[in-house]
Parts: sequence; C-alpha cells; structure tokens
Amino acid sequence: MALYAVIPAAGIGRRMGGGLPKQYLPLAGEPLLAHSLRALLNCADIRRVAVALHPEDEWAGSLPALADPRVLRVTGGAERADSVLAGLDGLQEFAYEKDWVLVHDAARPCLAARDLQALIDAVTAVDEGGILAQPVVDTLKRAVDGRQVEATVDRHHYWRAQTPQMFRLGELRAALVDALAAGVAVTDEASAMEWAGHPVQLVEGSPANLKVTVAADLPLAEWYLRALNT
Ligand SMILES: Nc1ccn([C@@H]2O[C@H](COP(=O)(O)OP(=O)(O)OP(=O)(O)O)[C@@H](O)[C@H]2O)c(=O)n1
Ligand SMILES: C[C@](O)(CO)[C@H](O)COP(=O)(O)O
Repeated sequence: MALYAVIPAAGIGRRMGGGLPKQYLPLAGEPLLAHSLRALLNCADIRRVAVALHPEDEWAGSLPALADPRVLRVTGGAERADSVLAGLDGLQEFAYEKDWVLVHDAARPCLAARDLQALIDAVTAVDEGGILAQPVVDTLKRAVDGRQVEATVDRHHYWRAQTPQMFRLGELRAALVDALAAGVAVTDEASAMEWAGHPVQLVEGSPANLKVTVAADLPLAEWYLRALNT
C-alpha cells in the first residue's frame, strides 16, 4: 500500500494573535509544526510528506524536521483547501492517483501513533476513505443570531471532525477542484469528498488531537504532548 501525506502549514494564525504564525510557536521545547510533522514521519508506511508553507514563511529553514529526505516543501494558497491542493500537486511527481494520501493539520501537534494507525487500518481494511473524529458530548444548541438559542439538536448525530483525513489521491484532488469550482465551502477534505458523493468513514480519535486555534489551546496541547511522550 503506497501512502503519502500533506500537512497544510501555510496559515497565519489570526485567531491565535501575536506575530509568529502558530505553527512555529514553541510547544514542549519545539515548534508546533515539528510535533505534527514528526507524528507522520514516525509512521514508516508514509513515503513522502508534502508540507504547504506560506509564500512569505521565514521560519521553515530553522526547523530540522523539514530537512527530512521524505519531506517535500510546497507553497500554500489563500485558503486551507488551496494549500492542500498544492500539496497534492507536489506529490503527483511521486505518487499515483490510486495511492492513498492523508491530510493532517500542522495545528494538530498531539496526534498519537495509535490513532494514526487506527485510521490507516480502518481505511485500507474496507478501501473507503475516512477521518479521525470525536463524538459530540455536550448538549448542542443552534443559534442563528449568535445570541439566543433557536433550538437544541440531537447531539447523538454529530461528530467533531479532526485530521488526519485519508482518501485516494486522485479522487481527493478531483473532489477538491470540483467543489471549489462549484463554490462549496470546503473546510476539510471530507466535505469535498461528501459533496462528490464518496463515502467517508468516521474513526473515533482522541480528545488530545485538538486543533491549536486560540492561545488557551497552547497549555492544554503542551499537557497532552507531555502525556503522549511519557
Ligand atoms: N491558507 C491556509 C490556511 C490554513 N492553513 C493550515 O490549515 C490548518 C488549519 O487551519 P487553521 O487552524 O484555521 O489555521 P490558521 O488559518 O493559521 O488560523 P486562523 O484561521 O486563526 O488564521 C493550519 O495548520 C494552517 O496552517 C494552510 O495551510 N493554508
Ligand atoms: C480540517 C479541520 O481541522 C477539521 O476539523 C478544520 O475544518 C480546520 O478548520 P480551520 O478553520 O481551517 O482551522
């Protein structure tokens, strides 16, 4: 089984604030991206990892993990989906359309090897793409105006998508291109694949695999990282 990976790491971290893009913020002694990248490079099944960097990124040179021979640097785009597409385009020099590719956010540094393997095993066992996700455990409210509850929805039908998200490379690229051209809001790879009519498996992941988005996420991510590495 040929497996490749893409790490979208070209964001600017608006919601985090501060001058340094969040993928380079220190976490347990290393930049956040180093942890996310290492989680993939530690998986021997992954042949190459395309890392999509901001065109004005000035920090990649100081990240030893990016010097790994399996890492391919590409220039990311305006939106996350554009950066993922840039990664897929970069991999086309090495991979075939039928090969598997998984996409993992640089902003998710606490990916456990067992969760990554669980996704790979679930997808390859039935030849159907899938994503790591967490069932919603809080009561869910819908609010159109962001002020007053409009309704309570049944949380048993809702999951919070994580990454990695794993699909056949050619099918994912086509779905992303077509969904973006149709003006679909593509916030993860699965949304494009669903729109294109492909089944998407849910593989239960861990709460530790959080997306570092705002400053309050950093100490929690650091705690999870230390727990992961003990
Ligand atoms: N044009 C973009 C936007 C985001 N990302 C990446 O997609 C992942 C998830 O996106 P998010 O958490 O939204 O990161 P940012 O876009 O940096 O955050 P913000 O929306 O707060 O600016 C991150 O690893 C980010 O670097 C990317 O590669 N290219
Ligand atoms: C891909 C993702 O992490 C799945 O939950 C999420 O959609 C990324 O959203 P963002 O707004 O680009 O951080």
